[in-house]
Amino acid sequence: MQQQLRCSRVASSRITPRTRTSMVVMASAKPKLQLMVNSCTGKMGQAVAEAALRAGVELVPYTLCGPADVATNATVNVAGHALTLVPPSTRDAVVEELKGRYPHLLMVDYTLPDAIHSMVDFYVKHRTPFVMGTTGGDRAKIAAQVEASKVYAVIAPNMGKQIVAFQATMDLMAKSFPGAFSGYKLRVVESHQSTKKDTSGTAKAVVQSFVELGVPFDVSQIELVREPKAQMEVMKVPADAINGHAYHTYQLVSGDGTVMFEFQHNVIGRTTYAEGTVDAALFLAGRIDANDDKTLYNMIDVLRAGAMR
Ligand SMILES: NC(=O)C1=CN([C@@H]2O[C@H](COP(=O)(O)OP(=O)(O)OC[C@H]3O[C@@H](n4cnc5c(N)ncnc54)[C@H](OP(=O)(O)O)[C@@H]3O)[C@@H](O)[C@H]2O)C=CC1
Ligand SMILES: O=C(O)C1=N[C@H](C(=O)O)C[C@H](O)C1
Repeated sequence: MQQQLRCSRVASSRITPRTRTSMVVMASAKPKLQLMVNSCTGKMGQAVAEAALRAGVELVPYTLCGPADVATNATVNVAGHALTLVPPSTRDAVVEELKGRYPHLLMVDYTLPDAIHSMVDFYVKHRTPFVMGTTGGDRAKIAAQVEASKVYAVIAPNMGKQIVAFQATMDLMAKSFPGAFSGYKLRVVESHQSTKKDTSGTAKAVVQSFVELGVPFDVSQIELVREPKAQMEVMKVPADAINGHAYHTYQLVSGDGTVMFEFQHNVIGRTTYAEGTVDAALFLAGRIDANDDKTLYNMIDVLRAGAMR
């Protein structure tokens, strides 16, 4: 929004045919979007709903939740907005009704690795476009299922703009110089809040590039740090970030031990992922408006489209 305002100010002070065109593009670029953020009782759901409100996106006042007992009309509060909790037992009927009330409905999913396949089945069954940041599951199977369904979706294990750029860079290096690191040994260490049960989906995705660069490595070799003591003492995570952080280190050492590369991305909190998720939702709504033939995207597509703030 700030970017749009700034853009139109510049355009009005120096209008050339070129800037006039960009003004038109910007003006018509606001996609139709009614965003339903699921799992708002969870950490990412809550952060994304807050980021959507900050961005001026219309937030649908419902959120899917887990199977625990939920009183009828129970709500969760997001920045003063009450969202009605929808448990699995009623979600089919509720979503069909919401599709009628919100013609530009798009959902965000940050549930849990255990639930990911049932959530994908749900979005495909109801044909609701979705942005999925949830990790885990059989990623290839999910991609094939969503692609075949032609339901619009952005699916990615990391939505932080600069981390997505790092992933894209590693992928580019692997495609440009396959085998460039053959003979090197890889060590991957990731630290997250102790409630995170699975191995980082980001680390798993980045490892794929290192494998293409010639380093044999299985994702089961990724080292997980979940103990607060080790997080503070070894990983140097600040004490107030123990309940919300994502520290990743990828270290490559040459066979003779004389050369070492280290890549690191350390995130405190969840704002970067939440902001990126809103970018992904706006991007996807734009693709739907354009009736794009391509329906399945990842965050590298969103970044390449220049759609991340
Ligand atoms: N792509 C990215 O950039 C990022 C991805 N993540 C990933 O997001 C996921 C969630 O992380 P986080 O928010 O920390 O987890 P939380 O444990 O805080 O939240 C999980 C949420 O999932 C809900 N849930 C569980 N089962 C179901 C179900 N069957 N149907 C609907 N909702 C369900 C829970 O609802 P209830 O309270 O009712 O049980 C809860 O709201 C993880 O996979 C994590 O790795 C995290 C950060 C960034
Ligand atoms: O659960 C988290 O917190 C995160 N999950 C994602 C992952 O598994 O890679 C992204 C980030 O690391 C935070």
